[in-house]
Amino acid sequence: MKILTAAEMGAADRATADRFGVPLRDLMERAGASVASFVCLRYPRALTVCVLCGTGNNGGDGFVAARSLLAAGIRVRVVLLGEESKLKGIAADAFARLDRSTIAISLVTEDGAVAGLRSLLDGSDVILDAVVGTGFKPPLRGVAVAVRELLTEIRKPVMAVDLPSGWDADSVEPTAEGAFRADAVVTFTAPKLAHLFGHLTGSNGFGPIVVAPIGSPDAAVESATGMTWTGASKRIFETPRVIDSNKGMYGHVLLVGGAAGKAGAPSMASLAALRAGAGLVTAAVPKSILSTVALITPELMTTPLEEDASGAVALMNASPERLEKLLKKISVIAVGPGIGTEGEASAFVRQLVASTDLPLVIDADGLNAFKGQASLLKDASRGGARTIVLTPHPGEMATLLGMTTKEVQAERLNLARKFAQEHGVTLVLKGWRTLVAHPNGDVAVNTTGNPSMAKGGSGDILTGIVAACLAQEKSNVRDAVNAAVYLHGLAADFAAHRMDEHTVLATDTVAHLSDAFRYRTLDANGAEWVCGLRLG
Ligand SMILES: NC(=O)C1=CN([C@@H]2O[C@H](COP(=O)(O)OP(=O)(O)OC[C@H]3O[C@@H](n4cnc5c(N)ncnc54)[C@H](O)[C@@H]3O)[C@@H](O)[C@H]2O)[C@@H](O)CC1
Ligand SMILES: [K+]
Repeated sequence: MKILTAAEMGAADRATADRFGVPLRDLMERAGASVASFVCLRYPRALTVCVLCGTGNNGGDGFVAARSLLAAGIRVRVVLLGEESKLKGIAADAFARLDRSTIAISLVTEDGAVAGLRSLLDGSDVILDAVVGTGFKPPLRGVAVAVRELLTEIRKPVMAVDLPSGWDADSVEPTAEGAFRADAVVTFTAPKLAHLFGHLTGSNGFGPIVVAPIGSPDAAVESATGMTWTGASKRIFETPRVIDSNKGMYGHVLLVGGAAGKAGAPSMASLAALRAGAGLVTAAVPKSILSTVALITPELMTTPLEEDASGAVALMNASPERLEKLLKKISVIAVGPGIGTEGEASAFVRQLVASTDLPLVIDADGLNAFKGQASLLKDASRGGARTIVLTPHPGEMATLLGMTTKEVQAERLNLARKFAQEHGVTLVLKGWRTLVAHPNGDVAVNTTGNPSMAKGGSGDILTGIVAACLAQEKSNVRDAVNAAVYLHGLAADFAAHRMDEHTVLATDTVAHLSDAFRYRTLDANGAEWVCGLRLG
């Protein structure tokens, strides 16, 4: 699924009309109808809906939604914010088609009249925000501002048509000054940048954002930015496994990590790799912690590594003879969890990365081993010909780049893209809206995950899931990594839903991976839930 800018969305609408012969009026009809369908799905007990409409085409969608809601047996009130004379084209036509004998219409053209809307809004079960959408550039002006303020005092669900009014569709910021509040959003054809980057819905940001198809063919939708959504990749894990499956078909993950006293990280990563579907998982860890790591689950195989004097993985483990033995029949290596930077650990990591052609996932102190030496990763990836996936959090990314974490955060999208392209790697930059930057410059934005994941072990779990997904989908690195990131956050969303977000452990996320694999993003109306947990 492509993510569009506002200009690309306008171009897609025009191409749909000009090249594919679907009139804009039909698109508006389907947009309004899909909003009404979503209201009925999400708020099945709603008896009265108030539709706040602007004078542009976003308002036009609101008029159509009002008509569709009425047809579904719902009492509808329409409020036009602005002069009727400003309505043009298909929006004016949609307004003219409202039957005033069945739909009460209020016109609000000055701030003084806004207070009078309070009782109308209070008396509605759902409020639709169709004031402005993708055609809008901040700031909001006029009565819309007063209505936005009034809505902060009204305790009724607000559903945004296309975009909460006041957001710039092209924003990649998590918050926006001066936008309408929203509990849910229905957008059309494709998400715009703000839908995936913004904290658009609800006080905790977990309300649904759904994308409804309204008849634009894929060929009319073009994105120059190469931005996509991780959730679309999850489909690769939705087809049942072949009936005569054997474990060899799903790969063998070698998890390399740990140090004396650091058994937890490699244990958790190994557990996650097993749970995420790898056929076999072996943990290669310093021998003094081997029996502890093995206890995480009996399905895990283990192999001992020699330790140096500090208890870290010794460099001698990367000798050609030892590596040949260690890597026999392995399909994916994940290196880093718990490995530390003491003693010979970092030298071992660098030697391992340089000495094999196997797909690699590098995390945590595995990444720190390349501090100031990121060019070694470029050599190892051979321009993207070999699969190397890095999973830094912003602090590890900062170390790799020799920058501060703040500098990384301020430019995360561009930095991730540039690093992946220049080094020929797949870069998973973690955080609010984790980014998966691919070697060709495409970037997938992740929309799952929640603050319960801000706890030790989360990163180790992700490493295991990424390795397992790669082991199962060796020839489809892009989808495998996108899907892994999406599934990890989704499992945490299920965990946080069933538990209190404070109490969720990283291993609870592993326990909810089944829910994540079984989850489907399409709802009964055919709308794609790009954000929000669709339950039931
Ligand atoms: N273009 C199309 O073919 C389709 C458009 N659709 C709808 O049309 C919307 C885009 O329509 P438009 O391009 O007409 O733009 P919008 O309706 O998003 O915005 C209205 C215009 O008026 C201005 N405006 C209005 N009130 C304002 C206020 N209070 N303060 C500041 N500016 C204000 C905005 O800047 C913008 O130029 C989409 O969000 C979507 O809802 C859908 O009907 C599907 C088809
Ligand atoms: K809107």
